[in-house]
Amino acid sequence: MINETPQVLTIAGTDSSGGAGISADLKTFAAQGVYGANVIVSVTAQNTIGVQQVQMIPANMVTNQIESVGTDLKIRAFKTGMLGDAVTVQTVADAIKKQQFGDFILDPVMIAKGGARLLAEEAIDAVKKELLPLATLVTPNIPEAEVLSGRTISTHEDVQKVAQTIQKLGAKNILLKGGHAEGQAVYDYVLLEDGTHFWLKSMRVNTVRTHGTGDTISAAITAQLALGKALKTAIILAKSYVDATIREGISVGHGHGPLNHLAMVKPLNSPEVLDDI
Ligand SMILES: Nc1ncnc2c1ncn2[C@@H]1O[C@H](COP(=O)(O)OP(=O)(O)OP(=O)(O)O)[C@@H](O)[C@H]1O
Ligand SMILES: Cc1ncc(COP(=O)(O)O)c(N)n1
Repeated sequence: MINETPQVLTIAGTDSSGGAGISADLKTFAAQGVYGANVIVSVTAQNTIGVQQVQMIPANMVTNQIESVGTDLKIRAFKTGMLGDAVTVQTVADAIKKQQFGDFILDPVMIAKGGARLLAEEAIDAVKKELLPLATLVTPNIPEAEVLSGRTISTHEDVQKVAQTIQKLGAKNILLKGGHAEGQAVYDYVLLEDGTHFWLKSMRVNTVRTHGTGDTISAAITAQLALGKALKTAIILAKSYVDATIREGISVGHGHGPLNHLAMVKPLNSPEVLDDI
């Protein structure tokens, strides 16, 4: 008898160039040593330069994919990525409530690196009302956190206030990613359910090859939770991994190139964990 393999699920969109969305999630799951299932809610014609077309998958097909996974696999943790529109957000919320998929990591993907909209404006309320309260952890980048909270971010104090505002909307734990800020260091901020917080500080890699970083860190957290790690540990390990995937970059495409999902995590990649900055 072999022990049951840890299984996780991503519910997201595809990226034809293989760098973001479902592709990034599945590569991350494999690199982290868990088995990944995938429910596709949208297909994008996309490359490292931009998004050329988006085709949403019909709601009943999204529901059926989730039910197919749920009736057979033992999902220990799952994440959502690009959800596209309000109907899909509602469909996913209704379907996951009927399942026991374990911890839910909500990556509230809104705009692609190249500027394309990946979540309709009218779907933002549905994300806030239907998905935020279900999530174990929500992982907005700075622009997404501003949209969710209705506040702007320019200082580290703003980051903390915005995370508190998002927590008041019903999110239990928040990882506010700092990749979009400026400076030689990148600061990610974590606010936990029990009110404690910490910062993850790492040196910024001077590169445009950052396509799919958000997908990758949320997928790595999902994998680590499925492997039994506590949330704080899972976030720190995932941050070390995404840092390695950027630092040991590969050369693909002409724009925001994809990450090296086979990068090995070295002690150098560990972020500094700070109570305050
Ligand atoms: N140039 C960089 N050097 C080092 N770390 C980075 C860099 N850019 C992003 N990161 C890290 O990658 C993770 C994702 O951050 P980011 O704020 O870019 O999310 P995102 O915008 O959702 O990503 P994406 O939209 O590319 O999927 C964070 O942990 C962040 O600190
Ligand atoms: C299908 C899909 N999902 C997510 C992203 C976000 O990734 P990025 O912000 O790096 O473009 C994307 N571009 N495409």
